[in-house]
Amino acid sequence: MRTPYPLPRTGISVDAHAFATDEECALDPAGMVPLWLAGLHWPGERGLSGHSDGDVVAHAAAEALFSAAGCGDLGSNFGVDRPDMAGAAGVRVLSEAAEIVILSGFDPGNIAVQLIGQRPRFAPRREEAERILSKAAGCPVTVSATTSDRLGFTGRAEGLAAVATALVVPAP
Ligand SMILES: Nc1ccn([C@@H]2O[C@H](COP(=O)(O)O)[C@@H](O)[C@H]2O)c(=O)n1
Ligand SMILES: C[C@@]1(CO)OP(=O)(O)OP(=O)(O)OC[C@H]1O
Repeated sequence: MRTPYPLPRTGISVDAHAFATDEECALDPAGMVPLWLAGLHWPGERGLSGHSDGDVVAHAAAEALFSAAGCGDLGSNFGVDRPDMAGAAGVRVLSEAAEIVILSGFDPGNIAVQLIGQRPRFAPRREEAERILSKAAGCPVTVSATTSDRLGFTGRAEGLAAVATALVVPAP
């Protein structure tokens, strides 16, 4: 369905990944699965399970772009059946998502993401994360964080979640 005149379009996404188990960490050459979150490596923090690097912030940002442009979702664009996506970096997922959205006739306007989790403490690295994600997406990406007050799976530190919204505009 088309609007009679071009409108910006909003999108939404939620992503969640469990922290890697002790068994998964034991298999890693470093003895611990590294945490990649919001495009950044977090030394000393336990990583996330997933087919890719499990970067919930980058994934939610990418899928919000797909949602806004009507390009399906993360799974329909980057399925776990794709061997080349095994261990894929979140910034790669986000930059490829932005390319797909542009090819479909939309320009990314902005993306807002909120990380939900007890740790890592995100705020001290917010600007660094926003810089790298904005570069990957080709539009401003802002990231906030909340703990969920120790409630739920994020509160029990079983994993991390992120929710994102995005705005895209029809290319002129
Ligand atoms: N992983 C996190 C979670 C939160 N923050 C910062 O703390 C502030 C207060 O957290 P609440 O759970 O009480 O909302 C929040 O606004 C963030 O600035 C963080 O840095 N990392
Ligand atoms: C990114 C993909 C593909 O490698 O793998 P996961 O790391 O499992 O991440 P998820 O957020 O579940 O999205 C599905 C897949 O598209």
